[in-house]
Amino acid sequence: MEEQKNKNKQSLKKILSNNWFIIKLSFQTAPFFMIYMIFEAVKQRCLVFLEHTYGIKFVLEAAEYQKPFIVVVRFLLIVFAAWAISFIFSGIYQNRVSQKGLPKIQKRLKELMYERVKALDLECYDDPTYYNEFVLSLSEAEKSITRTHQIIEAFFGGVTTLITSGIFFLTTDSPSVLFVLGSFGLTFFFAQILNKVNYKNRIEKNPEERKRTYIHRVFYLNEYAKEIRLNPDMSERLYEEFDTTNDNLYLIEKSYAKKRTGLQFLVNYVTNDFISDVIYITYLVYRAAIMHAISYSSVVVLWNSSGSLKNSLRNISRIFPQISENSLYIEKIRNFLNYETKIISTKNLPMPNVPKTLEFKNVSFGYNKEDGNILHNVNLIIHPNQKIALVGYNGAGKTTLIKLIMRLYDPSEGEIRYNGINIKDYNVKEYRNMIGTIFQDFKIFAASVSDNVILDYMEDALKSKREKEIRHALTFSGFDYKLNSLPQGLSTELTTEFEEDGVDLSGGESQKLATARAFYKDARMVILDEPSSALDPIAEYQLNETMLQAAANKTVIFISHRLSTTRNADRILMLEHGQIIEEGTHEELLELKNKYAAMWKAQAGKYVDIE
Ligand SMILES: Nc1ncnc2c1ncn2[C@@H]1O[C@H](COP(=O)(O)OP(=O)(O)OP(=O)(O)O)[C@@H](O)[C@H]1O
Repeated sequence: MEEQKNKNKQSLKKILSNNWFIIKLSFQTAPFFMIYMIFEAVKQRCLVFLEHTYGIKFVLEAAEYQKPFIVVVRFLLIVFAAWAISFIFSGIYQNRVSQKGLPKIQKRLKELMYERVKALDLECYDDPTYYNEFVLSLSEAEKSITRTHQIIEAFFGGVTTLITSGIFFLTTDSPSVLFVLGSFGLTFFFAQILNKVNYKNRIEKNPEERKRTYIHRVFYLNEYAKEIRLNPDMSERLYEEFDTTNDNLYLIEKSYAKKRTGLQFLVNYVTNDFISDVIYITYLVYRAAIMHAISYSSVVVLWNSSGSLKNSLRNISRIFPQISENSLYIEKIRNFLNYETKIISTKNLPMPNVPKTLEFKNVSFGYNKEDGNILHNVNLIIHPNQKIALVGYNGAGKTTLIKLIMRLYDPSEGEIRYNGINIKDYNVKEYRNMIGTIFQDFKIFAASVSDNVILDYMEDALKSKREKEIRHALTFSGFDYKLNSLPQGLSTELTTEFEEDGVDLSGGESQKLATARAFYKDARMVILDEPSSALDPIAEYQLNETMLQAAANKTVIFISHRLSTTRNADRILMLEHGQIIEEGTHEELLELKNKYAAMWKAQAGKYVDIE
């Protein structure tokens, strides 16, 4: 907690610079909206002063000095006209300016953040602390903008009232200012403490709320629906988890209850209503009735305008805690935006024009220090156009190895070399572009069939020019049969996220579609992580045949648990506990009569049993 407290301590410079970040972004993105917003705040407060303070004084004095009634009527008509014009401006602001301006700023910040998300190293997703902050900063982005704008409005509105009412107070009864200032100082002090408590409470609740959101998602998301129905014990466990989460949230709230109530009492009553209402009215009546220092008209006007002055001071007093709290969230957004990608190119070398050898030189790798290394001292040479199969039991490190080839992570020790050069020295984008990868957990996007193959933004005209290549890729991956049955062919929208009549593909169909991406991308190296796990045996056989044909001039690395699909590979690498324990052709490995042979026997036995 102490650590959290220190983390929450920010210098004034930091607070201002964080808030300034959003203010600057807002002015740069929608300057007219921002200026209009300030104009609205100032205009509103001027009119309130005109009616509620100056107006009452005018009417009371007119009665006191027996001015003609028409003078009062004329004044009221002017006030009415001013409000009418003001409403026209407010209407324009609300219906035209604000509706365009605010979303524009929100969109700009989200765009900046999405750009960063793309550059985020995968290890950030593995680190729960970073992931927590990352989720919080994304969810806080829009709220931070709204909060900053509310603060700007409160500031300009407050200052306007302060100037207008302040002058009025000083010229009518200057000691009155002390009451208002006393209330201001105390409210400022306690409100700051209250805001810190509220922030701490939110941070503490964050992990529990994340759990609750996860459970909520599991119960409504399509992708969990089958599992939940088929595994009632799992839903029971989730119910229990849900109960515990709710209990924990209740306990957190409870632990803050006394402190919060006490502070709210101080902020909302003692420092405000009690001082400025109870004590101040007694003072005014004393000044008028006993000391005859001010008239009863002044008592009424001062009393009335003390309300608006008190409110503006209260709002101003809340600005500092508000910008401090806002700064804590903006700080997370800025940290996230300033995240320095670790997977970068050291020398930015261009890729060679022709396929070259890929080599692992004493490569070790671990996702984190606690779990230790997953890959241990791997040495491996893959020659151009070789077909390499990676096999091994679950958790052996096969996917991890291909993530290193893709440069999604860098080795903890050793080097991966392409053409004898450390892959870190190549331009990252160009290097990754050389490889077409389909992971086990590929995703089908809510987009058309062709967009799902291209995976790039492309004008419709260019897309139709590429139609032949797209169809080719889909034929190679065995999706052509399904494509022919789709009413709108390549333009068919997939998933029902955006289109009500979007098509949901089966697991095998999705896998074929995803595999087409690798065929479409003119990649020099194709990496397939279990490309046939969801396919039926005939589709699997066809995919293997076509893959070998289509990728004759490419290096192919594929992971498969079905050894029947890997037997034609030029080389099979068997991994166990992060090490290559056997290596050779299918026949050579059978000869060895070791782990691969045992695995093959076990699988072949199954086929025989089935037959
Ligand atoms: N992001 C991650 N953070 C921490 N550990 C991870 C991460 N991804 C994988 N691991 C761990 O690394 C080990 C190797 O995982 P990997 O996915 O490489 O195995 P695999 O051989 O591909 O397994 P499978 O055949 O089940 O797909 C496993 O113990 C896994 O729990």
